[in-house]
Amino acid sequence: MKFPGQRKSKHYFPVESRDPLTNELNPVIRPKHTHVTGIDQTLVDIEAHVDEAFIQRHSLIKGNSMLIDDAAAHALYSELQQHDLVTAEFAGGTIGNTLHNYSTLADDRSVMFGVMSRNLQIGSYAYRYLCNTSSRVDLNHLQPVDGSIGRCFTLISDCGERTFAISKGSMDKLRAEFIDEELVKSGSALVLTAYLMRAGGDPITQAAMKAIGFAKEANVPVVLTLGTRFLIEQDPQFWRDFIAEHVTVLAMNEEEAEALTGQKDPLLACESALDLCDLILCTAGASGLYTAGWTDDEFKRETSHPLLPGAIGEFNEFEFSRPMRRDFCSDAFKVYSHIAPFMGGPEKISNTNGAGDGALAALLHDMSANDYHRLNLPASSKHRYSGLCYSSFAQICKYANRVSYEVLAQHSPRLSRGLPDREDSLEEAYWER
Ligand SMILES: Nc1ncnc2c1ncn2[C@@H]1O[C@H](COP(=O)(O)OP(=O)(O)O)[C@@H](O)[C@H]1O
Ligand SMILES: Nc1nc2c(ncn2[C@@H]2O[C@H](COP(=O)(O)O)[C@@H](O)[C@H]2O)c(=O)[nH]1
Repeated sequence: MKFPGQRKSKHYFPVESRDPLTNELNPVIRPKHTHVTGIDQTLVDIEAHVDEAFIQRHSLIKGNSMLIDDAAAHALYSELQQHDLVTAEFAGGTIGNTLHNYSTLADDRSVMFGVMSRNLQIGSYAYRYLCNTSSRVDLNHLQPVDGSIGRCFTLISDCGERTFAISKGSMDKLRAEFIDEELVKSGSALVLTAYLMRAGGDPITQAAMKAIGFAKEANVPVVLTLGTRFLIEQDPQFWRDFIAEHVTVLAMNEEEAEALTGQKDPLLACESALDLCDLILCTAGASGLYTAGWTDDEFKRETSHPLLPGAIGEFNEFEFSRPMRRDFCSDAFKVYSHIAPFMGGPEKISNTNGAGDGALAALLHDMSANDYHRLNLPASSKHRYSGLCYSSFAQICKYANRVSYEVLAQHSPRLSRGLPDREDSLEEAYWER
């Protein structure tokens, strides 16, 4: 397990080669490991740059992720091929991306539940999916299916906005018996997407509910990412009830936050959604991102950053606190933090595909790092109280923001490598602030 983000001091984690002077006092030689689990619709992203007329011609809605039938997929793909518009094809799926990025950042194990074509042809989409997934993502529990995996036509407009058209294939055929109870229960988190709930009677929805049941039995945090505002605004009350009943950590962008709560201001949306769950990551495009959650009055820590104005005045006052589950606090109160994009964002953003998934991978890393530390150093003062994360709200903002920048700079939703160990720009100071 790598350390989540960067700090200026050493010896954060229990590692094999430690200070010889203290080794006798702390004879932990082999660290115990943690993992996270996730469920996804196995998808490849087929990326193409198109104009508005293309989006309209194929009855799509800009910015949305829509399911299309075989005839529509055929017409769309034929037009892309005819005009040679496909620019890239890579493994996708919002949870697949998140698990891949988690494993790349943490240099540690994640387990993905989903489907995979039983008979693989070299060069096929299924083959590409496997080739483009980190070897740290454990794919041994995938369910074999006779059909193909899904295709996600990722259509990039001139403004960089992405529109998804999904041709399902067999991506929703995952059955509940392929969810490994022991793996879910021993994980540091179970991560899911709202897209799993729109399978129209296919079994992946039931598989997800089964996994949620296992996670809740073992007190494993359930992490939900909302996917697209169009899905949430169809029935916001369903989603509010779903989150209140099942979800520990909620990830969303500011549009999804508005669809869920009716609040346009991300801070007010977070304040409202905190009544449903324990911790929130809310990305806000060019405005950066927010974390919001609960902490116990006894363990709160004041920020040394300037206090920020906003819809909630001086909202970042206690951003140096660590997030806790609301039920574990005896005197719980809400904490918020915000950060502007790292270095103002990359010079040129050709598309924002996967920036939110990248931020969520960083948060998951911080959560599993906390478990890892607790497993290996249970007597550490860090575990005097039960935190949901290793770091403070403010540090998580920094790390998530830094990872989003890397995804944007790479033009691909999946990181090809972890963050640099040393920042070679002026912004090394970023981690010190
Ligand atoms: N135009 C932009 N300029 C600078 N940073 C950006 C821009 N768009 C996104 N980001 C960064 O990427 C993060 C996630 O982006 P966002 O578009 O909100 O996610 P999503 O893909 O879930 O909609 C933001 O919090 C920010 O750090
Ligand atoms: N599992 C699903 N993933 C989907 C679906 N529609 C799109 N996507 C994936 O989202 C990422 C990008 O996410 P972003 O919101 O952070 O930009 C992309 O790689 C797509 O594959 C879906 O219906 N199900």
